[in-house]
Amino acid sequence: MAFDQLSVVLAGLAIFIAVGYYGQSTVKSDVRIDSLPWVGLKTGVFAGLRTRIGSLGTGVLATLEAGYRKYSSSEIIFCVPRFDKSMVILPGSQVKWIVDQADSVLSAPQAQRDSLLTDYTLLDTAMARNPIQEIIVRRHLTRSLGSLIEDIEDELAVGVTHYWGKDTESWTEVPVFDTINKVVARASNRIFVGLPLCRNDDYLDNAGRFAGDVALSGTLLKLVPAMLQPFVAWIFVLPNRYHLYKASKYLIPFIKQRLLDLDQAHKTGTARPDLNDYTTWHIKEVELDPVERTPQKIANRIMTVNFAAIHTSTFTATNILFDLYASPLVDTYVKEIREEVAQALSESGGRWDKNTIAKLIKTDSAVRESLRISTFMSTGMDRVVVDPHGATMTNGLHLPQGTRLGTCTYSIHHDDGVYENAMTYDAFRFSRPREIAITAGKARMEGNGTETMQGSVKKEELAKLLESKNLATVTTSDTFLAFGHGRHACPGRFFAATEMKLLVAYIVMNYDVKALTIRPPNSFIAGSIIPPMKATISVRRRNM
Ligand code: HEM
Repeated sequence: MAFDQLSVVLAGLAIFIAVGYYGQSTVKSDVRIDSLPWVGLKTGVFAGLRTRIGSLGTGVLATLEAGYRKYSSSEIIFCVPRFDKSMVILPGSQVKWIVDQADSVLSAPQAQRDSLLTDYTLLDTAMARNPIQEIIVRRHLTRSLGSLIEDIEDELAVGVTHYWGKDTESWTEVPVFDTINKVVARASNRIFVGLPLCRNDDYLDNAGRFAGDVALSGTLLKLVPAMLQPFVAWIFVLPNRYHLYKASKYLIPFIKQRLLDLDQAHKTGTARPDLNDYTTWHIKEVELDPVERTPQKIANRIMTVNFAAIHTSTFTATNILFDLYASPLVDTYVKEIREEVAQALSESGGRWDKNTIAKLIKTDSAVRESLRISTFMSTGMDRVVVDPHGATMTNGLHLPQGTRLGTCTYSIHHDDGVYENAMTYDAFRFSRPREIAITAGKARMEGNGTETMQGSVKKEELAKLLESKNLATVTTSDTFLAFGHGRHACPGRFFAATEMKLLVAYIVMNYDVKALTIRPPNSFIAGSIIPPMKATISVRRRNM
């Protein structure tokens, strides 16, 4: 039986069990705080079950938006139903409180495990409970980024050219999601496993499918009551296991060879600067850990990091392209981004490095603006109260252990009180203040090169400059939550932002894209916001 058919059967099975189990249950019992208002509750026959099923549909976003306008804007905390466990939604002003809580009080990892049942779906409880891959992304990937920029750029260039073609005469219709998914998978794996494996279609296909399996099996398995999950999970994760097995056929020999190469280099004292990728950092990190230092375990970790990277970056890149090319101001945006990239490259002698990327302020703004307006999560900052004594908020509200909470990322990003004309895509929203600050800074330095940073005027300028720096894509805040915020904010965002900017720069410099009259709509399913998967654009290689 094909895995698509298996998924349909499993969905049916899960819904059947769920109807039997949740048929009589109430939703309000999920949150043991009577004083809070609710949105999205249904009334009448099987109200609890219908409410839970409704939380899987397309109306969730409207429900959250209604709650945000009615309650969050007045600083009132409210509850929203979810299929497995309903959620307490805090207003944006309380994001700081979430960030300030210790992990022993509010747990992000627990929320992640609950949200995708990663103990089962990642096929090894250690993946999420001992997340070594996170440490490596946080520590090594970000630190090594400068030396990897040329590789990332090269892989994006080869990938886009491969999937979008070189025809400079006629227009080619390309499916955005599918092609960008492949380009992103290649570029990410250039950093995870290097050449030539990062261009092996069968490996990438299985890594991508595994990422999809984790999301799908996690969603379906959540329909099954928690006490039954340990018994039936193995059926739901069959596709995950199959795709891990298929990808491992490539990963295991590759990892074995890398272990040999590193052992050899260690014995002979030879430096191997060419071995600068995730796999090497990972092997070094687990050097003294015999349980982790096995090819299969390392392969699982590489698949887990693929899971974290591929869909998130594909969704983001797809949104960036649709937002940009469907904007009424696309001609101006593309012209100005082209000028910016050309200028930065001419100053670096055509070389891509950290400094060149730092000059792409407008490109960066287009990426951040898309992450703002087309965020793919309706809620964010998901946490679970894990302290047995619960957590007490500054307003005195007590959240018992087990309470699931978060905030309305989508609604905050679309609030006119937070962002002017919040519903409008404004590619240079974040670069304008940065440019003003930079121009003012330059003018001051040119006016008096000997000036020191003393005096109130200069302090104000410095403050503006610092404030404007906070508008870069990687900077999170309580009003920009695409990567979360605080110590659990996405550690891959430095890599992702670099990759997104290089991708936009490459496409804008090397392709003409026909402007779209309508932005193909995103769809909203069970709290996730999915970019258009089938929509196409017309591209033609620029004649340069
Ligand atoms: C544009 C692309 C991406 C987006 C929008 C994104 C978004 C997010 C978000 C919202 C979180 C949860 C933060 C929180 O709970 O506060 C997260 C966590 C995480 N992301 Fe990303 N991500 C992206 C790319 C990546 C990449 C490329 C990697 C790896 C190379 C990665 C690795 C991780 C990891 C390991 C975590 C867990 C961090 C923790 O719990 O401490 N992400 N990401």
